[in-house]
Amino acid sequence: MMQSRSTYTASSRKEKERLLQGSMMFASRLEYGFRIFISIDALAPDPTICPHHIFISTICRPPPPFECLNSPSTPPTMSSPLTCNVCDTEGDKRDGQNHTKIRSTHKPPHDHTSQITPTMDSLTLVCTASLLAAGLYWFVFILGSAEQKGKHAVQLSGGSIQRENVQENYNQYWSFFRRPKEIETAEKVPAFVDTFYNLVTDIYEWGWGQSFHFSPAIPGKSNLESTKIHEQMAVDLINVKPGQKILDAGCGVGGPMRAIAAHSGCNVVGITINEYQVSRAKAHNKKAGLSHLCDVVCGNFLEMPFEDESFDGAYSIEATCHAPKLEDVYSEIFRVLKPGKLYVSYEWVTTDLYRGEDPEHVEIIQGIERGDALPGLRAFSDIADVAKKVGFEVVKERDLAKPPSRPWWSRLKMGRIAYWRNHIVVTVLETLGVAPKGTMDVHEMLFKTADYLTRGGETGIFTPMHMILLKKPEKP
Ligand SMILES: C=C(CC[C@@H](C)[C@H]1CC[C@H]2C3=CC[C@H]4[C@H](C)[C@@H](O)CC[C@]4(C)[C@H]3CC[C@]12C)C(C)C
Ligand SMILES: C[S@@+](CC[C@H](N)C(=O)[O-])C[C@H]1O[C@@H](n2cnc3c(N)ncnc32)[C@H](O)[C@@H]1O
Repeated sequence: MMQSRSTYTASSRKEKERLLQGSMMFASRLEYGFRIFISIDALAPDPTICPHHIFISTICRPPPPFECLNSPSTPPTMSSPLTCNVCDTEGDKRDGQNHTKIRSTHKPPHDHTSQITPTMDSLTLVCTASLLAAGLYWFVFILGSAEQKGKHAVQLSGGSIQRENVQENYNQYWSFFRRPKEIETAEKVPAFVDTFYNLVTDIYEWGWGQSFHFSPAIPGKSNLESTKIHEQMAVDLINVKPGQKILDAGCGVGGPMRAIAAHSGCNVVGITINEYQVSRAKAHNKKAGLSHLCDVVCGNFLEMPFEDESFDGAYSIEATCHAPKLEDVYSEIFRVLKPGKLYVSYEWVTTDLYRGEDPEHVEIIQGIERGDALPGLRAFSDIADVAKKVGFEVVKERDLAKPPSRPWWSRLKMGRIAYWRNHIVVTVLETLGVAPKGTMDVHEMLFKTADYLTRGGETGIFTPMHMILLKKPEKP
C-alpha cells in the first residue's frame, strides 16, 4: 500500500517518520480502549475518507499531540492539489485502483495518522471480524440454544416436510381451524397432528429440550431436574421392575423415555405419529447409550401395531389430549396391557374453574387448542368416566399442578426475554435462507400460545398435568 514517490523531499520524509512514530504511540494508547468504537465507526465509512485508510482515519479522530505535515493553513478544498502522506498520491488524482479521491485523506481533523497503515489496518480489520464472528456465534449458538441439550438455531427445519413446503403446511395447519367441521372429522386429526409436529419439533427441542411437557417447578432444582423428577414419578406410579416392557404412548423425541429407562431399567417402547420424531428419538437414544432399552415406532396410538396384552405397564405424558376421542386411545392402551397392570396418564384438561360462558375463558382455551394441535380440550371430570367406560379401574386421580406444587407456567413466563431473542434469531435465519420460509410464522404461533398457556395457568382454568392412574383388572 505504501508506495515510494520520488517527489518527496528528505525533510518531508523525516518529518513523516517523526509523525509516524508519534502516531504509533498515540494510536497504541488509544487502540486498546477504542478498538470497539473504531471498529463500529469503520463499518460506516465516511465517503470523504480514502477507503483504503478508513480504519486509521477513524482511530485518529481525537486531535493528535503533534503537528500535521500536510495541515494547511486553509483546509483543503476539492480543487486544492495536496499530496496524500500515506500513499503519496496527489490530490484529486485517481490511480484507478485503490483511491477514488486522494484529497479525501486530508479531511480535517488531521488524518495524517493514516500512516499507521498497513499493520494497524489489518489488525483492526481482523479484530473487528473476530469480534463480529464471536458475537454472532454467541447470539446464535450460545444464546440461541435456550436449553442446554436442545437443537441449535441453525438446524431448525420443518421436520419431514421439505423446506420449500413449510410455509404451505403452516397455512394448511391453520385451515383446520378456519373450517371447524374438519377438526371434528376424527380420522383427519392424526394427519393434522403430524403436520403440527413436523413444524414445531425442532423449535421445541431448541427452546425447551427433549421432553415436550410441563412439570411443577421445584425450588432449588433446574428445569431439567424438575422435568426428570416428574417423569420418574410416572414410572414409579406404575410399579414396574427392571427388564419389563412398558409403553410410552405419544413419545415425542423420547426425553421421558430415556429418563424412565435409565431410572427403572425397563424396556420402553415409544409410539409417535410423527416420522421425524422417530428419527430424532432414535438418534438421541443412541447418543445416550440407551438404544438397548429404548425402542421407537412410528404409528397411530388409536390403532397400535402391538399384540394384545403385551406390555407390563404404560404411560402417556401430555399426549392423549391430541386424540379426537379419548376412549379410542384408552381402549387401545387397555388392549395392549397385561391384566392386573397399570397405566398412568398426564392429561391436559380444563378445571372446575372453567366457565364456558366467560368470553375470556373461552378465548384462553381456544388459544391453547389452536397453538397446540388439540381437537378440543376435555373437562377434568370426563377423564375418569372415559377410563371406566373402557374397562379400567381408577386407582388415583390428582391435579399435580395444584398447590403445594409450584406453578408449571413460571418457566414459560421466565422465558419471555428468550422468546424475543429467539424471534430475532429466527427472523435472521429465515431472512438469510438458513431456516425454511414459514419458520417465523410457526415461532410466532408458539409465542402467542405461550401466552395463552400462562393465562390458563394463572386463572387456574387449565392444567396440563391432571394425573390419572388406571389398572386393567385381573382376569376373573
Ligand atoms: C404437550 C404439548 C406441548 C407442551 C410444551 C412442551 C410446549 C407448549 C408451548 C411451547 C412453546 C412455546 C413458546 C416457544 C418459544 C416462543 C420459542 O422461542 C422456544 C420454544 C417455546 C418455549 C415452545 C416450547 C415447547 C412448549 C412449551 C402440547 C402440544 C400438547
Ligand atoms: C406434546 S408431545 C409429548 C411427547 C412426550 N410424551 C414428551 O413428554 O416429551 C405429544 C406426542 O403425542 C404424539 N401423538 C399425538 N397424536 C398421536 C397419535 N394419534 N398417535 C401417536 N402419537 C401421537 C405426538 O406425535 C407427540 O409425540
